[in-house]
Amino acid sequence: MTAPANAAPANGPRTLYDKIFDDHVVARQEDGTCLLYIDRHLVHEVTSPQAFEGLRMTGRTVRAPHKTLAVVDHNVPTTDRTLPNPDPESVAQIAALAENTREFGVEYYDGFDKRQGVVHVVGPEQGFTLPGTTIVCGDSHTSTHGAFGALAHGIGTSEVEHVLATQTLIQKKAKNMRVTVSGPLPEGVGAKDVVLAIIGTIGTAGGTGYVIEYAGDAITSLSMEGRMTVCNMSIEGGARAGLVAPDEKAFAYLKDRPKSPKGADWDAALRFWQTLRTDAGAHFDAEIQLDGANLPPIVSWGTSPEDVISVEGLVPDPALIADEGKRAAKIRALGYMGLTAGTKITDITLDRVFIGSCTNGRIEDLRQAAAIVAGHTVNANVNAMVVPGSGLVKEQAEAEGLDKIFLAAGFEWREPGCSMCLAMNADRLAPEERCASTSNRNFEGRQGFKGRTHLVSPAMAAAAAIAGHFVDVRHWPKAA
Ligand SMILES: CC(C)[C@H](C(=O)O)[C@@H](O)C(=O)O
Ligand code: SF4
Repeated sequence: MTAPANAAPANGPRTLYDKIFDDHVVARQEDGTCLLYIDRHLVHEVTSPQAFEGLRMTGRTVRAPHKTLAVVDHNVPTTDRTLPNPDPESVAQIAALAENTREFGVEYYDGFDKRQGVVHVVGPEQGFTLPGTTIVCGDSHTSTHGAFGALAHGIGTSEVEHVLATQTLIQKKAKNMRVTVSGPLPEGVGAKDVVLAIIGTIGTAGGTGYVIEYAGDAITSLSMEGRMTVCNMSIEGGARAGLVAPDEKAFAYLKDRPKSPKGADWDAALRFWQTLRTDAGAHFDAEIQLDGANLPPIVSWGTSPEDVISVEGLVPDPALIADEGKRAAKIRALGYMGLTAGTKITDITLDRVFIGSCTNGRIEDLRQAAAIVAGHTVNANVNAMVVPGSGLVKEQAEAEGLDKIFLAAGFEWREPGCSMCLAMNADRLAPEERCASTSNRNFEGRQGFKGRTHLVSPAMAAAAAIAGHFVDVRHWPKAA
């Protein structure tokens, strides 16, 4: 008989997830329910107001303020922030975070701090995200931090309150899944294509009940930015978290970050981090293999991140789907997207292009987009914007002259934040506007009421902005 996934640690070979989970168990009940110690808590303005209010009402404090870091991201305007914010709701939410962090002694990056940005860009950038740690945030894309070999996942607002008060979280152990992607990836194909292809393969429920470890040379050859892109979208594949074993690239990324360990602490940390890998022979409850070497650039065509197809493909015909419920859902998706089955993906024209978000708003994403854009002009029918993931990404991009490339081509160059990833601020699609977006969700209304989102890589979004329709970046600029 095999032990249940939530069993107490065995002496045999363990996965990376098993190791981090076991290391953080404070108490374990017979039914497998555990109390986990939480090393790092990231906080943003949307899911924290009630949690702080809960503390206030019960006279409790934040147990470990120095393990808590707050930043404003979802609601902030990406235009000049010295101007009045016309949205009273976001003004109130931003003011509440400022007040709560002041009252409870939590470090806070406000909209005028250059360290401000999307919470999942900020954590790693500051060295707050470290290998082997447990990291939570009241935000589903907390899985991003798994790129450093951390166990990182989103929690709800009542759990935010629980973590603030106790620095622990009630959890049951998930099952282990390994997704192995072979390489090398072709030129023009990157992390976003990999993760969209994975979700297309396993489906949005494929990872339910699992923590995914990403492996294979296509994964290890990715930069830390690329690994973050992959881990970021684990949640869109239904998984509780996603992680990659930390290696020299992860350590080099973290060296000398403001909150990384220093001196002898760094040396000790490094020795521990080097043990953070799955033991040979460790058991995975599910194994998925993907051939990265033949992967094309991927475009989503529907209203779920599993609705993906090669840029060389055609909009699929839902009439061919045997399952009635699924067929109905995909017919609805095509209707919402205003697409006809059989249309060539490269014939789909765009109104808007959004380059940014915690999926693809990092410096490497902007470099990839800028490399495509350089010397070209945004199509006259397209409104395109670049929103750096943080103030530090923006500063770095400007030091490299990337802003000049984007501005010269006709892109807007904005202040950091979640922006048009979701319609919680002034950046949004008008009804029926069609957008090539580097974000992670294409749900109905995600980027604005009746807005139509196609998920793509930064290179694909940039090329679409120039051409006015999707193009295969493997042949850029010939195909434009
Ligand atoms: C607003 C927040 C709770 C939400 C999330 O949890 O992911 C947002 O970041 C998103 O991407 O939809
Ligand atoms: S950028 Fe998008 S996905 Fe990421 S935290 Fe913000 S709203 Fe969520």
